[in-house]
Amino acid sequence: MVVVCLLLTEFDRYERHIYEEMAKMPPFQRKTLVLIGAQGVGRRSLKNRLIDINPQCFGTTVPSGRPTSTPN
Ligand SMILES: Nc1ncnc2c1ncn2[C@@H]1O[C@H](COP(=O)(O)OP(=O)(O)OP(=O)(O)O)[C@@H](O)[C@H]1O
Repeated sequence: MVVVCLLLTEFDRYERHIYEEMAKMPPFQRKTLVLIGAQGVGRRSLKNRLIDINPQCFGTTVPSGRPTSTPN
């Protein structure tokens, strides 16, 4: 019983780090393109290239809770 209590205490200490709060979002108006690949394979370069050549068609996500970036 003591072991179980100790384990639960340890679990409680880390509980807030094992999940991320989710919220229901309205449907996206645009189609979503997901770029998947190993680290350093060139996802960011491809994403930036797509946005550069056709900004009307491609955009990127803005992390929630952070201020929007201003154009350079
Ligand atoms: N088509 C390509 N040919 C050669 N090198 C490339 C190509 N695309 C990207 N690179 C180079 O590969 C490196 C990693 O590119 P990039 O940062 O776009 O990859 P990433 O998958 O987004 O990486 P990370 O996972 O670190 O964010 C950069 O130095 C970039 O210049």
